[in-house]
Parts: sequence; structure tokens; C-alpha cells
Amino acid sequence: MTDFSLTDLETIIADRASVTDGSSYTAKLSEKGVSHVAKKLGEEAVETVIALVSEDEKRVVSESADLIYHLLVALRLRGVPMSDILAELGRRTTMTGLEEKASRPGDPTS
Ligand SMILES: N=c1c2ncn([C@@H]3O[C@H](COP(=O)(O)OP(=O)(O)OP(=O)(O)O)[C@@H](O)[C@H]3O)c2ncn1[C@@H]1O[C@H](COP(=O)(O)O)[C@@H](O)[C@H]1O
Repeated sequence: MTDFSLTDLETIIADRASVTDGSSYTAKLSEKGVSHVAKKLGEEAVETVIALVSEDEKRVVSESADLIYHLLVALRLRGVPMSDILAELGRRTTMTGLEEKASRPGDPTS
């Protein structure tokens, strides 16, 4: 159990993204731009899927952490704060998943 949160990680990523002394992976990744980070995110997603279906729990945890870290770096490059994601997830707790799906614009089942 830890009280470390995704908002804490968002703050660390924001701090490290502007480091210029070569010590930060976040900075090196961020300077390649959102398209590169989005591609990395896709790779991490595939690695997470592989871990989920065929690897042990330690690998699932490790690949999931890589995935979430790269998502946060991509969100920062797009200027989307974690608070917006948490607010959206919070909004969705007021309804079931099926109700939320039906409320989406253009959803053929709505
Ligand atoms: N949570 C993470 C985190 N998760 C994964 N990674 C890095 O993501 C990379 C994923 O490995 P890959 O093999 O897919 O990528 P790679 O081959 O190293 O890189 P590419 O050449 O493919 O771009 C590794 O270098 C990991 O270390 C992370 N790097 C940083 N953080 C957090 O960000 C903080 C700041 O890190 P720096 O920016 O490096 O100071 C750290 O203290 C952590 O809290």
C-alpha cells in the first residue's frame, strides 16, 4: 500500500521535463514530441497486453507502470492535466458503464 498518486507522478514529470543536463529520461522523451511519445505509448500498451495474457504478475505490474508513465508524459505534451482525467472518471461514477456509453454523442445504441 502506498499513498503515492498519479497526481504526484504528474508533478514529477512536469519538473523533470525541463531538465537540460541529460539526466532525465522524461526530458529526452518529451523533446521528441507528442507523436513519438504516442508511438511509445502504443508499444507499452502492447507490452502490457502481452504481460496480461502470458507473463507473471511482476511483469504485469512493471509493464502497467511503464504504460501509465508514458500516458502521463503524452498528456503533459498535449496540455491535458490529470485533474481533467480524474474529473471525467469521477463524473462517470454517477452512472453505470452502459449508461455512460449510451450518453456518448453518435453512439448508435443511444
Ligand atoms: N515512472 C517512470 C518511468 N517508467 C518507465 N520509465 C522509463 O521508460 C523507459 C521504457 O523503456 P523502453 O525500453 O520501452 O524504452 P527505452 O529503450 O529506454 O527508450 P527509447 O529509446 O525506446 O525511447 C525506460 O527508460 C524506463 O526507465 C520511466 N522513467 C521515469 N519515471 C518517473 O519519472 C521520474 C523522473 O525520471 P527522469 O525524467 O528520468 O529523471 C522518475 O523518478 C520516475 O518517478
